[in-house]
Amino acid sequence: MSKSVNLAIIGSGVVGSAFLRQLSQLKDTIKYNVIYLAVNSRQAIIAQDYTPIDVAQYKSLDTEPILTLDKLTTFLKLSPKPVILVDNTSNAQLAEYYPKFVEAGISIATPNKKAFSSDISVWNDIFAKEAAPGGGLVYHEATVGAGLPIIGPLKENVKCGDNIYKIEGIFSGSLSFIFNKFSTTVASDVKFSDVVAEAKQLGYTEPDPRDDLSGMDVARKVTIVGRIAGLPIESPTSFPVNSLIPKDLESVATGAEFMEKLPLYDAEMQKLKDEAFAEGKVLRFVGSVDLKTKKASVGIEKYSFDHPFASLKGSDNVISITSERYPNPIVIQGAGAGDEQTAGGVLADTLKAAHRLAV
Ligand SMILES: NC(=O)C1=CN([C@@H]2O[C@H](COP(=O)(O)OP(=O)(O)OC[C@H]3O[C@@H](n4cnc5c(N)ncnc54)[C@H](OP(=O)(O)O)[C@@H]3O)[C@@H](O)[C@H]2O)C=CC1
Ligand SMILES: N[C@@H](CC=O)C(=O)O
Ligand code: NA
Repeated sequence: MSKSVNLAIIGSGVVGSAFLRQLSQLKDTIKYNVIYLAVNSRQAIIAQDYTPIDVAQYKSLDTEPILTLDKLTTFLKLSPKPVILVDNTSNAQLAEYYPKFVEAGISIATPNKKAFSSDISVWNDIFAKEAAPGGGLVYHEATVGAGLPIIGPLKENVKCGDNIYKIEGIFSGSLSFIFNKFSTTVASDVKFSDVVAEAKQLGYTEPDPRDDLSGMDVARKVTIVGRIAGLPIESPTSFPVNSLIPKDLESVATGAEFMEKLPLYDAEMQKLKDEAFAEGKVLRFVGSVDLKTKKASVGIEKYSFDHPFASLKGSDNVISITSERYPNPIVIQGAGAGDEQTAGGVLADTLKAAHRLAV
């Protein structure tokens, strides 16, 4: 009989639905049995007696109210097989609960940045619980650069004794897409609010696009890579972050209201773009962490037309890692957002955990 693991999957939005489709088509030597699937923040499909859910048919299966996190932990702890919890949400409460899951022996695979980029005490707690006897495994490749291989190789380099000096680049898929279309080497009157709406429609933004435009999503990624590289960054608000959100829109109640009002600020963004263009430059949104000066920053910068960032395409991220072993930096480039790419990264993490756990 083949080895197997049990999966608890939370969320079936942009990334979650692509993950479920990829999982249902997966061919592997291990069997992946889904025993809990929260289709949204209210409803879940819960396996009776741990009999696997037919993931390919999940849209037509009966749902019931989601379990509280305490009840979910108990349900997963009693599972007859090792459990991997796949969190495909951006929910903060769920993320804060990771240390308890991991302590209970439940492994995690997730693109949710919240747990890894909140207060450093949460980060320390998660990895202390992972290292303790009986702790679950923790994989979060898609929290930086979506499916691009950044977290895994960076962790391995650090473990194997390399000293990281600097990590910098374009960390946001949505802001890359937005600025690659909005600010180019050719004069244009493309509206900022239109490209933001397009990025949202393509599934590149966070559930609330203000998380991207505020610079907070990039700050979270910079926090994560900085911590892996050895700088104990306190939180994503502990260093300078240059927000793109107009002052008057900072306090609007919902993401939808924000999107409605954003066109009012198109003229302001057009002015910024025109000023850069007059200098022979484009606007790009970048993040960096310098391990030598122990400084991190996030914000909008101008780059001359012949700089590689000026010819970026689509939602590409470019992340450059300079270290003792790589004085000429390692450069990783490719789509930094997108349903299939991100889901592929989370599925690859699920497989890595499963191949260590399956019985
Ligand atoms: N989109 C992308 O390209 C990338 C996304 N990511 C990350 O992937 C994660 C998911 O993003 P995305 O799929 O775009 O987001 P979506 O908003 O499309 O999907 C989120 C899903 O999670 C559900 N959900 C939220 N809270 C809970 C909860 N407490 N319990 C159960 N379900 C819940 C939502 O349900 P409801 O509708 O009820 O709220 C929804 O189904 C985020 O953390 C994001 O940062 C990372 C890299 C790239
Ligand atoms: N909203 C994020 C999605 C991936 O993390 C981005 O734009 O990069
Ligand atoms: Na990644």
